[in-house]
Amino acid sequence: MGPLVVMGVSGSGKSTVGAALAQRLRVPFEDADDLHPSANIAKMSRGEALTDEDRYPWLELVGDWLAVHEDGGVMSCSALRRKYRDQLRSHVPGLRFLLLEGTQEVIARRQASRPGHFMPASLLTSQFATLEPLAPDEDGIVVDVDQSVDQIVQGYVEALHAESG
Ligand SMILES: Nc1ncnc2c1ncn2[C@@H]1O[C@H](COP(=O)(O)OP(=O)(O)OP(=O)(O)O)[C@@H](O)[C@H]1O
Ligand SMILES: O=C(O)[C@H](O)[C@@H](O)[C@H](O)[C@H](O)CO
Repeated sequence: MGPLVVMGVSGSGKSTVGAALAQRLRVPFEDADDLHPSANIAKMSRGEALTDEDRYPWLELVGDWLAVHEDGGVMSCSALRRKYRDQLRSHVPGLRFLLLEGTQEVIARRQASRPGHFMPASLLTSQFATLEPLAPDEDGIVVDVDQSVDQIVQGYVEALHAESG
């Protein structure tokens, strides 16, 4: 099984679900937040949304990690727009995605109870405006974030088995 990208807006649970899934699947985990150039972190911390130009070099680093882990690995990465996912697929054809989907209300509540993170709550609206859902021709599944992390992980593992089985 190739690598998996856990995607979604900020606060949707990518880091939490990604780490739990990697542990369950016994594969390496990486958080794309840790690959951002410091200028990107500084920009988001100021409450400014990243542009395509800001995201391009960062997505190249994400793609490099995925290519190195072509035999298995989980990456948490917002991958909000179709063209960002196309960029990642250029590193790993057929790359799989797990989209964490939730209402702005639920996600805002979670962000609010997560103090000390660089991402300000004010950027959530722009995150939702930028998000382009997975298209039918993209390899991926969508899960509702309004359930426990264990349920999300279990649901994904069951979907994998159903596919292969
Ligand atoms: N399924 C869940 N149920 C309840 N709380 C959750 C769930 N998933 C994540 N959380 C909590 O919601 C908050 C946001 O989760 P997390 O940091 O994993 O999101 P993220 O998408 O990685 O965010 P960012 O991209 O901004 O780093 C955290 O406090 C986390 O503990
Ligand atoms: O594409 C983006 O706008 C960024 O990746 C953001 O989503 C943050 O890095 C991340 O989610 C931290 O909150």
